Formats: sequence, structure tokens, C-alpha cells
Amino acid sequence: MPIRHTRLPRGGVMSVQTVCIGWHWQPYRYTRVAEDVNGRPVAPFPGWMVELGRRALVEAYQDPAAGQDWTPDTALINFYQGEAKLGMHQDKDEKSDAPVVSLSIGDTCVFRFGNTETRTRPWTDVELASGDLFVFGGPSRFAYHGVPKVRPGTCDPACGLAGGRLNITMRVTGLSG
Ligand SMILES: O=C(O)CCC(=O)C(=O)O
Ligand SMILES: [Fe+2]
Repeated sequence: MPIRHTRLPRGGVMSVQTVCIGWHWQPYRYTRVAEDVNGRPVAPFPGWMVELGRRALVEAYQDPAAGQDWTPDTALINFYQGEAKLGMHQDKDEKSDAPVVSLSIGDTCVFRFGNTETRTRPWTDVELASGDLFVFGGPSRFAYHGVPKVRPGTCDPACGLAGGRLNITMRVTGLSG
């Protein structure tokens, strides 16, 4: 399926562009075919990305066993161009509380990491730069989060992007079939 601005049920369109692998995310569920885009199945989840995500968990938890039982089966690949941003939300369409691993490539952003109760304060703003990994696990798994700002022109040219920001969130859907 092609990358596109996701249409929301109430008529809005996301400023971020998204393409999925493994399972297709549409607001607010996962399907095997991209019903709301072109009716095609999504690309399979690559083995190398499973390994990358597991290494992130080992690092984040400083525990060599942390990735062992974790097998992500979907990733949302988001592209932020221009003024694109992402409002505060929870990742809660998965039927699993397994950690989410996020990888950022390209321009640096302000990533707002909030609390599990409300989309308002308290939150912590952190800068995510190209190559950064962020893990939402344990008590943080269902914390509200968002991207209020991307800093244009901040990416290292060696990242391979001419501009903008890519973010890949690897997830366990908890679905079968
Ligand atoms: O772009 C990011 O860093 C976060 C993306 C995100 O929250 C999501 O895809 O659900
Ligand atoms: Fe999210």
C-alpha cells in the first residue's frame, strides 16, 4: 500500500503520512488488507526489524533476556513533512501490553511523553534525533504521547533523507490470522 495521509472517521485527515507493514492500522483497528486505502494486503514484517527491536529492548532494559519473547507483527511508519505533527494519543488498538519500540530517522522532533490518565500535563518533552530509539513499556506502555514539533533541516545528511522525519513504531498487535 502507498504512504498516505490517514483519513479519520469524523472527516479529518492526519498531517503525518503513514504506511504500515505486517498489519494495516486504520482508525482504530488493525486489518490484513488496507481497506481504507487500496484494498491490498500490506507488506510482510521483515525479520531484520524484529531483531532490531529486540536489540532496542535489551538496551533499554539493560537485560540480555528482554527481547526474547517479544515478536512485533506490525509497524507504523510515519513521515513528518513540513508542519506535520501528531496530537496527544495512546497506542491502544493493540490487544497486547507488550512494549512498543520507536525508531526515529531524519529531522529532530520534540516528542511529548505524558501520563496514562489524561492527554494533558504532566508531560515531559524530549528531543528525538535521527537514530534514537524510544521504548514504551511496563507502566509507560499506555501513556499519552505526541509530536508537537519537528525541527526542519536538523537531520544529518548521512541519514539518507533529504528532509522531514521518519518514525517507525514496532508493535505486537496480539491478533492472529
Ligand atoms: O513519531 C513519533 O515519534 C510517534 C509516533 C506515534 O506515536 C505513533 O505512530 O503512534
Ligand atoms: Fe503513538
